Amino acid sequence: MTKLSVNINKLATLRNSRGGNVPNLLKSATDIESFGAQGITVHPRPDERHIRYQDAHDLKGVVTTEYNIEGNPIPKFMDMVLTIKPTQVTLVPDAEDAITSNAGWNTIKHKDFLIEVIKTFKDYGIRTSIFVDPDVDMVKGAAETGTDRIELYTESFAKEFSEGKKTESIQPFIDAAKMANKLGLGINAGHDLSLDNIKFFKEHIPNLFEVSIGHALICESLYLGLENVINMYLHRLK
Ligand SMILES: CC(=O)[C@@H](O)[C@H](O)COP(=O)(O)O
Ligand SMILES: NCC(=O)COP(=O)(O)O
Repeated sequence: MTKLSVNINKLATLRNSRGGNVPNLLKSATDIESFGAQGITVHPRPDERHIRYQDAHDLKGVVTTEYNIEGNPIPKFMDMVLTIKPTQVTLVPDAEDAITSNAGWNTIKHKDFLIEVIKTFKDYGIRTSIFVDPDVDMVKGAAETGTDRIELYTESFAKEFSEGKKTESIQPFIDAAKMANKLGLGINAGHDLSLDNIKFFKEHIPNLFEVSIGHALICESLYLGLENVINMYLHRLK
């Protein structure tokens, strides 16, 4: 079975747009867990445009499933994660001004830095994962850092899949996953996974431990919930 960790960044975006506390992130996380999700993911960014550092702290008190915090291990981020001690930290090499994550680590170039960061988190008992492109050499490099897992960056898969290039879309991920399995790395995946592509991805990736899904899942939830909510308003307006 592959675990579903729901990324709630988008709920924070919606909350921040009005300045209040609707939707309430803590309640949403609890509800998402009660609906069956096996994890909650957040990806606080330095400008705190969606998840704030304080949210990440507060969520620790309510998340009862797997708590995964993603981000670039700059000192402020590392201090936060070491204080919170989530189940898992996922290291993502974001530029400060990136709209969203747009690349995996170069695990060869940044090997020494990653070894040090991974050791620090593991000494605190936090499981580690490194965000990587579906590239066999990057997977090999990740294994040399001592990380527990990798997270395969699935944007290229999602894009090609949506263009109908199914075989091309999945092949690099199969190769990367086979290498990860051979080297004893756990495999997570995320970015632009959706109801359209998740089944195909899951069926082709051996030993997929966990997927984290946010953007599409929240958009799909809005859309699939619209009919229900409109009818509830109409009912109250009779
Ligand atoms: C690592 C990854 O792919 C996700 O965490 C994604 O970057 C979500 O971040 P945003 O919600 O800021 O787009
Ligand atoms: N790690 C990926 C993630 O948390 C969610 O990415 P997305 O579904 O918002 O693209």
